Amino acid sequence: MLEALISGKPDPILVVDPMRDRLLFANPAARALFGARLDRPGEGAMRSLYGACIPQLHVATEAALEHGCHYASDLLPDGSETAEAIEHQLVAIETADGPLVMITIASLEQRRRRTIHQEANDYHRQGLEEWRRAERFFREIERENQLILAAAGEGIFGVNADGVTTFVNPAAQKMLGWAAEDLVGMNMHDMVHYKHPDGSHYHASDCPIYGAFRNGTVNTVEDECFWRKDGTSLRVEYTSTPIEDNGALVGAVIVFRDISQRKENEAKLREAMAENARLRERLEMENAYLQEEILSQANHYDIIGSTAPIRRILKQIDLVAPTEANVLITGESGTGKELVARAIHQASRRSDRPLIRVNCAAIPRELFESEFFGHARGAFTGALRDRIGRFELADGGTIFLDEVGEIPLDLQSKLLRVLQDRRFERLGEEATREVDVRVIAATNRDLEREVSKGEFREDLYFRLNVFPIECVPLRERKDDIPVLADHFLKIACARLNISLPMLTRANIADLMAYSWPGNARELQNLIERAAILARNGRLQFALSDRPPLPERNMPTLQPDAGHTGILTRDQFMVLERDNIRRALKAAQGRVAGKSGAAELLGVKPTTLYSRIKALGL
Ligand SMILES: Nc1ncnc2c1ncn2[C@@H]1O[C@H](COP(=O)(O)OP(=O)(O)OP(=O)(O)O)[C@@H](O)[C@H]1O
Repeated sequence: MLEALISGKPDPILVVDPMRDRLLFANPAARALFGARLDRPGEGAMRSLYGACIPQLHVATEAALEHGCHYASDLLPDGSETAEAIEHQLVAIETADGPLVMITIASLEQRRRRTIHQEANDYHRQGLEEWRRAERFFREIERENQLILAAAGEGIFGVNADGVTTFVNPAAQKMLGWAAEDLVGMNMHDMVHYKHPDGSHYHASDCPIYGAFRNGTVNTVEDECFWRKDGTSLRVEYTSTPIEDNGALVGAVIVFRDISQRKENEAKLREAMAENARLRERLEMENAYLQEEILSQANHYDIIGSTAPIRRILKQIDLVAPTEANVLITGESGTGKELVARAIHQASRRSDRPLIRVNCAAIPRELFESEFFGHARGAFTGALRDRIGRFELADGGTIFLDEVGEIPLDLQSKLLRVLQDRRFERLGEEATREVDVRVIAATNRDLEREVSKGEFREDLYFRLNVFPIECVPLRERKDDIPVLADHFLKIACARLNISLPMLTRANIADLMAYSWPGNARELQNLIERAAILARNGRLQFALSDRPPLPERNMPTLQPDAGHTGILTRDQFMVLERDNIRRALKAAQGRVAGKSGAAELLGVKPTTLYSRIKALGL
């Protein structure tokens, strides 16, 4: 086994039995060194090989046996031809038959060369390993770069200094519909950037992408288009950055992004903002208009008119509204009683709470109590659930009892109680409830007379009539007719969305000549009808078939006692119209000629014609 181990070694090796001075084995290298001298094995063999330096051999052997290993450089085999420095290594080997010594003869020069060779080998091997590691490292970086480029949402192009595509990432391929193999090797501008958005030719010489490697500048463009494979365009923003290599411009990298959606959203946003601005402007205008309206109406609570009765009513509203006093408004139907009630509520501290109107004339007798105070479920047949009454509903606000004279006598006492104690019970319920309600009542009846006839409770009448307001009929304040007519006309046209017809002097004269038994409501209805029927912006009132103006309301030249005797311009026109009408009637419609209307009136026919025209007859 030892033999096998040493035979392949390059250095000469001898195995000797030092006790017996016998050479036991020599490897081929030793044979080459010692030649035929080895053919004399047996005792004294070492003496024949190292006769000249036996003492040194003994010392070295002793040292090896003592320490296990020893190096000797003073041994030289007999007849050794080599002048090279050699070294002997002696290693003690313990065997069952006693110790052996293995002597390795090494040429120091050869060993040195071998070591250098070995080191060079090692170095080479290590270098190779390093190189492989570096290669692996760069391959990894390359792979990661590829992953990053593939994952990037932006499109990325690489072009060389000729503008030829050298690289294109998947996002760019997807956005443009081209495969990498279609684009790589092709001129990028010619493939995807050859036209402006309007379809005109885009010269490569103007291309900012190429500018990057022509001038070495980073070019960013916010809105251009790239063209897809299918010929459609894509709005893009891009940056073209030059690539330098050792100071030379070798190409550019282009990063682009699809901004079609963003531009669309921006356009929508702009549109929405414009719409918003339009709406805001409109609202501001409406608001300004409303403010104007409010301001112009503020002093008279939507109550139109400037005659003394109207001015008195406005003053009364101003006086009573801030108080908690109950108010009784009297006046014919349509004179504006409800309008006054609403004005009082609006001007009161209760205005942020509701105004609850109860039309007492419209409630069936048997339902009065339930309507006013509410009922509990099962209180009467048909009372399937609890119901809140008008008084509870008006809690904190105002209740407007319209046509209060219609309340049945037996219920008047209950009404009186709630006015006195602010307490009531729901129909069919024991529990007493409390309310805080201001009462405004209205009637077109003469309540005082009803009281005297015993048909209205006196105590209730006094409770309601704390502050009386009287709405005067329209025929007694005719000067309000023109403004009222104008007001109603504007309201009707705005509500019906029709153009505003002209209210002529003749129209006004017609309106003034009428007695208005239905008061402002009748005027409002008539104006609305006429506005609908107006032709070519002209209003016509069919008042001729109406009851004639009572004599007492006709403006006369002989005024009643107390009258100033002065006619207003409108009154005068009414008279003139009436006079001309009568003359025409007497002349059977003829203006000129003998016994014509002009002659009857004592004016020239031409004058009469112009008056007829001016008065709209
Ligand atoms: N002075 C006025 N200014 C503006 N509008 C008025 C005026 N007077 C009455 N009106 C209008 O005439 C219509 C009738 O008025 P309102 O309902 O207030 O009368 P009323 O006396 O309560 O009638 P009724 O007794 O029949 O209930 C309403 O549309 C009201 O706005």
